[in-house]
Amino acid sequence: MPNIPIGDEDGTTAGDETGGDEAVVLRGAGIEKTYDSRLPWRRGVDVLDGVDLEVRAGEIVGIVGANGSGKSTLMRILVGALDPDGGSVTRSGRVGWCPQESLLYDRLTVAETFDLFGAAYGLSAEAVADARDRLADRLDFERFLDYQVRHLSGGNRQKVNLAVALLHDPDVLLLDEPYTGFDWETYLAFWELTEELTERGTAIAVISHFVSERERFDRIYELRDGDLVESDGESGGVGDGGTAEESGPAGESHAADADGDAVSDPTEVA
Ligand SMILES: Nc1ncnc2c1ncn2[C@@H]1O[C@H](COP(=O)(O)OP(=O)(O)OP(=O)(O)O)[C@@H](O)[C@H]1O
Repeated sequence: MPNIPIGDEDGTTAGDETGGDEAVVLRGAGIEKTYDSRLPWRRGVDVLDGVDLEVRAGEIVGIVGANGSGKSTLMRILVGALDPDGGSVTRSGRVGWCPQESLLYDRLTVAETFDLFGAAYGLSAEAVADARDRLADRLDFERFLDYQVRHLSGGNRQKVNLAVALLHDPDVLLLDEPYTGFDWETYLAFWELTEELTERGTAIAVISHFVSERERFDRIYELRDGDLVESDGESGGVGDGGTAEESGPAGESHAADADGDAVSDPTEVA
């Protein structure tokens, strides 16, 4: 499931406290992670080497770093989908997670997908319908509510992936390149939505590759050589150092479908 419905705590920190600072709703302390090698004669992959991070209510932070630096690994640990080797994670409130790879069920329709996630969150049918329609309007996928997920284009699938992370009005939102494949209008709508959410007190962490997004973040954490450092925005280390991804949500390597959606698979139809 791409979302965690309630607050949780991993590691050694007790309860859902955040260490005395009321505004901190997500805290990672000393997080370590090494992936074991599948081959006995090769070393494991050291990814995170004692990472500390805090996200406060009402702020949006960027998590940046080169490909393979460990951003998704960190986010999966923060949300509780992956166990760290060391350190602790503390969360308070409801958590929403939009992973890089969507975990939607191909044979469900989009509307059924919302019913499923809504039931998992304990929402009433009315609340699900209300939030679904609002999100479908904001992210422009209302005409696909009766489509099976497997028939959606990459961009539309990602809209649904993001929308189910928002369905239960989370207090903490963790987004791993959430706009991959979005058309430009939806990309802008996404940022408008995040502004509204932070104004209402939602804490948001976004993994980003785009240099142009730097100004959208209250703070930027940069992952390098297993360490996470708060970037002053001047180091030039944001993103991958000059890929097509710098320019926008779909980059230049994706084709666009008739609706302007950036599609990653030309055989997909919606
Ligand atoms: N399940 C796994 N088993 C072994 N190694 C893994 C596994 N998952 C990730 N890795 C390795 O861990 C490192 C960090 O991967 P991760 O996906 O967290 O990086 P990332 O910064 O999110 O990359 P990208 O920007 O390309 O999405 C990479 O070297 C990757 O190959």
